Amino acid sequence: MQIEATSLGKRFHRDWIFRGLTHTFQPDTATAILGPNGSGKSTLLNTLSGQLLPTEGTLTYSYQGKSVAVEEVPQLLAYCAPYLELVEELTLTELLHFHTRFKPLQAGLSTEGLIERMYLEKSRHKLVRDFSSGMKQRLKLGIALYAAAPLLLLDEPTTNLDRTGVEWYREHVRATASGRLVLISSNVPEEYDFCTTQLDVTSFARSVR
Ligand SMILES: Nc1ncnc2c1ncn2[C@@H]1O[C@H](COP(=O)(O)OP(=O)(O)OP(=O)(O)O)[C@@H](O)[C@H]1O
Repeated sequence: MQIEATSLGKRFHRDWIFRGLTHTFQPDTATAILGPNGSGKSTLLNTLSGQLLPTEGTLTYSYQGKSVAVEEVPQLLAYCAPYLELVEELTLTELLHFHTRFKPLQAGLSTEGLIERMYLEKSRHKLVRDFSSGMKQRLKLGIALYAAAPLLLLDEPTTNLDRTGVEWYREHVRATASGRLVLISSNVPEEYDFCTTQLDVTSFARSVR
């Protein structure tokens, strides 16, 4: 998957969050989107993925040499973010069966295999609402990292993870990044230190109205 942004700008009300961003996100690369709290990292991630409309500029998408319409991007992306919610009324097994009906896992990986990779075997039949916050985060990451999706978006991926969880993330993000376009919004180097490119959202900030 490739995303080409040209003179991209996003404004909320009178405030430009970023402006004049021209950058090509190449296939099979990982980019860290950096900046302090409130600088616009999540806004940029959501704009690049077509979930927010840019105020100005253009975005073009392509996958395997063919152009992709913005409406088709959701089928090609996997997303993990603190503001995305899980269906908490389901057990882990039920949730994975439900979720993978519209967002399949990578070829050869079963829902049971994913449960093992997430080390959540003992919680197979537990309601997701009874998971700890770290278990929920590991689940959100697992279904994004192991989705059959060429675009992987991770917003603050180690939120709520303890040291073991962070090491788990680091191992599995590296294992699943190859061949995809990976974008990580972060302030924590251990979340993105494997990324080949860094983009500081504040370098595209504009206070002009
Ligand atoms: N829907 C919205 N309407 C108005 N303003 C918004 C909206 N979404 C975000 N903002 C504003 O845009 C700015 C950037 O927010 P954003 O969440 O993108 O920052 P961030 O860098 O991801 O922050 P953090 O590191 O705290 O998660 C903030 O000032 C925020 O209040």
